[in-house]
Amino acid sequence: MSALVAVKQALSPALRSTFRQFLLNTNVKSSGCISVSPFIISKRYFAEKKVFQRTKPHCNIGTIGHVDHGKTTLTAAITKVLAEKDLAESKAYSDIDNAPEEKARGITINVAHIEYQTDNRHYGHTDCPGHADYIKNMITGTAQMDGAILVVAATDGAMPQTREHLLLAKQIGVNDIVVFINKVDAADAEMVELVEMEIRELMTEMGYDGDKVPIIKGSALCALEEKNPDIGQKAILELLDTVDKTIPTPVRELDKPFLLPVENVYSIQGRGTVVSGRLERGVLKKGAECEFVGYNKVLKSTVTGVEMFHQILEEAQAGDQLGALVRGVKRDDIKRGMVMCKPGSCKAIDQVEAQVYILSKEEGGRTKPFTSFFQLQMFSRTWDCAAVCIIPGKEMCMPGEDTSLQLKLFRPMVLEQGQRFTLRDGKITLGTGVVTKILPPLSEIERQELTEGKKGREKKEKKNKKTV
Ligand SMILES: Nc1nc2c(ncn2[C@@H]2O[C@H](COP(=O)(O)OP(=O)(O)OP(=O)(O)O)[C@@H](O)[C@H]2O)c(=O)[nH]1
Ligand SMILES: [Mg+2]
Repeated sequence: MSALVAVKQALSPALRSTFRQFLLNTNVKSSGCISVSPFIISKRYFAEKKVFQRTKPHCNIGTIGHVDHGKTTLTAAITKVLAEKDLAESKAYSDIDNAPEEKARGITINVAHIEYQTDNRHYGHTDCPGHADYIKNMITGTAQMDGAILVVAATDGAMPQTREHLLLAKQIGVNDIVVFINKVDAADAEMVELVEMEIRELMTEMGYDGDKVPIIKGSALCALEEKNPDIGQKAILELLDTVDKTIPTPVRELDKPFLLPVENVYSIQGRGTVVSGRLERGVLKKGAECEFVGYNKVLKSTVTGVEMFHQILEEAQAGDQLGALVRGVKRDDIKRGMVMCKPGSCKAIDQVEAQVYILSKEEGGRTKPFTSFFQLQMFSRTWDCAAVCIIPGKEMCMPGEDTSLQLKLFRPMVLEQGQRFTLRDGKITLGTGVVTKILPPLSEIERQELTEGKKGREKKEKKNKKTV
C-alpha cells in the first residue's frame, strides 16, 4: 500500500474528500495538459461541487464572422454587461483568447465556450475564430449552436469569411441568425446603413430571410470600455433581448439513446479522462454505460461524472454543453470526432450516397470541375475525414451544380441517413450535402485501393505471393 493510500484511509470521510480535492488540485497543476483548454478551466474542473440548477431553458449560441470584426470583444462585452445584473461571470478578452499563440497574434484560433444567462434563458456561447486558416475549428464550434450571432464590422462590411461562415452555418443547420453590426463608433451613419443593406442581400442569397433578419448596431468595444452607453451597453442588452426573442429553444430529442459527438478530450491525473461536447440527443446520467465509436475503434466505458460549466449535472439533457468523466479509457484512446453513445446505438460507416451542392466560384468554391476518384475532406459533427467521391452516371461535376455523389471514407465514422456534412478541398469549401443512403461496408480490396491506390494494392499482392 502506498503511503498516500495509507494516509487517505486513516482519514474520516469528510477529511478524505478534502484530501482528495487537495490531491486533485496538485495533480492538475503539475499535469499541465489542460491549462490552455477554453472550456475546462484547469483545476476547477470536477473539483467544485456546486450542483447545476436547471431553472431556465438552455440554448447554445455563438459568434461567427470575418476575422477581426469583433466576435471575441463582443463575447467579453456580453459577459461584462450581464455580470452587472449578476447573470454572468465577467470574462476579459484575454480570458477568452487565452492560448499563447492567440495572445501573440491577436486572433482567435480555438473556439471558446462561455456561460451566461438572461432573465429568460441559460446560454452556452461558443466564440469561433474568423481567420480562414481555422475554418475547421469554426465548423466544429458552429456544429454546437442552436442559433448564431453574425458579427460584421461597420468599417469593413461583408468580407469573405462573413459569406463563408453564413454558408457553413446554413449547411450545418443553424437557421436562426441575429446580426450585430459592430464598430459603429468608427464608421459614419451612411456607411452603417450601406452595410445593413449589403448584409440583408447576402443573407437572402445564402437562403435566410434577409428582409426580416434582426440587425442590431453597436460597439462591443464601447460596451467593454464603458463608453458611449447608447452604442455600448444598451446595444448589447438590445442584442441579448433580440436573441432571447428570435432564436427559439430547439425541441430536444430526450427520448432517444444518448449521443455526444466528442469535441475535446482531457486528462486529469488522479481522476481520469474527460470528454467534452454538446449532447446531441437523449439524457446522460452518472453511471451510464457508454461506447466511443469512430476511427476504426469501438471502446467501452462508463460515465462516472457529468458537469456543465464547472457545475455538477445530475442529469445532462440533449443540448447541454458538457464534460463527462469516463472510466478505463486513456486520453490518447479517444479523439475529437468520435461519438460517445449508448452501447450498440451507433454504427461507423465508410460508404454513403449523398445529395450534394457544389459551390460555384463566386460562392468561394472551386474554379474547375472535378471527376470521379477526386479526393476531398469530409466534415460532419465534430469529425473530419479524407474521402474519395464517385460521380454516378456522369463524367464530371461542375461548380454550381447539384449532384448525387457516392462517398468512400478512408476511415469509418458515425454517419446516419439525413446527416449533413461539408466537403472541403484544401482551403476551399467545395460543397455541402446530406446523406441519402448508407451503403454496405467497403471490402478489404476496395479499402486498400482507396488508401494506397490500385497500383499500390497490386504491388502488395505480388509481394505477398512472392513471400508465400
Ligand atoms: N473601434 C472599434 N474596435 C473594435 C470594436 N470591437 C472590437 N474592436 C477591435 O477590433 C479588433 C479585433 O477584435 P476581436 O474581438 O479580436 O475580433 P474577432 O472577430 O474575435 O477576431 P478573430 O477571432 O481573430 O476572427 C480588436 O483590436 C478590437 O479591439 C468596436 O466596437 N469598435
Ligand atoms: Mg476572436
